[in-house]
Amino acid sequence: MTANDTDMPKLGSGLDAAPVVDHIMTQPGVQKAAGAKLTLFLKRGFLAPELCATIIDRIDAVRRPSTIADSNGDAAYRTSETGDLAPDDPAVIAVERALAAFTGLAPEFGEPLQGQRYAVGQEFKPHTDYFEPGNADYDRYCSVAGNRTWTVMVYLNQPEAGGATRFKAIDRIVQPETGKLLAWNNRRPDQSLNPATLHHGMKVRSGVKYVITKWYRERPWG
Ligand SMILES: O=C(O)CCC(=O)C(=O)O
Ligand SMILES: [Fe+2]
Repeated sequence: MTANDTDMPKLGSGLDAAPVVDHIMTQPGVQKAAGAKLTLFLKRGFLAPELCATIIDRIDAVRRPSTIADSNGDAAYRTSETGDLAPDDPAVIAVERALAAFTGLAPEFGEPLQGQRYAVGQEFKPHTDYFEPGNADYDRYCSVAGNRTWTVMVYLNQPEAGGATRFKAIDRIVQPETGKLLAWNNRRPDQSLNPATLHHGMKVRSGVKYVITKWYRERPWG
């Protein structure tokens, strides 16, 4: 069994967001954040704690300092560690299947699943997940698969303090909680890039924070 099984809903890249929004709204226990500027969904308890713990072990096995694509020269911008997760790992396949079933997005449009680990004092300063057209590296990151469409993130644990994700445009601060999912459209309904998706992975104040992130593209990845 793989994440590409034919029993999955296939709503493509999510650039056409309306069917994805409709599909996510049918998921039990999903919440839509208030505010028209940004389409953001939350679901508590999306992943079971046991699966979260397994993925944390996998991240710890491969983690390295995070990099940043549109670098602005501020070395403190993203201070976490990143781990690329092996696509053939059964635990990773289980997560991929759950994400595909939840969003309806076609797995081939997704980048490989990534894990992040933040120790005390580490953060990912306010940023958007899409690439800025016109930046020096835009072609390098976007010429094949296009820009990002949707972001799906899951908190794998709950640090003792700090580590919330802040969406300033809608005045919303999401607290990390084991297994809680966040999914948002990086585009407006007309498909233009949405600056209101600006978000800040705030500093961990006590404990450690782990998340996984899945980014989707306009065209198939790889
Ligand atoms: O860790 C967070 O709260 C945010 C992570 C994030 O924004 C990202 O990895 O793009
Ligand atoms: Fe982000």
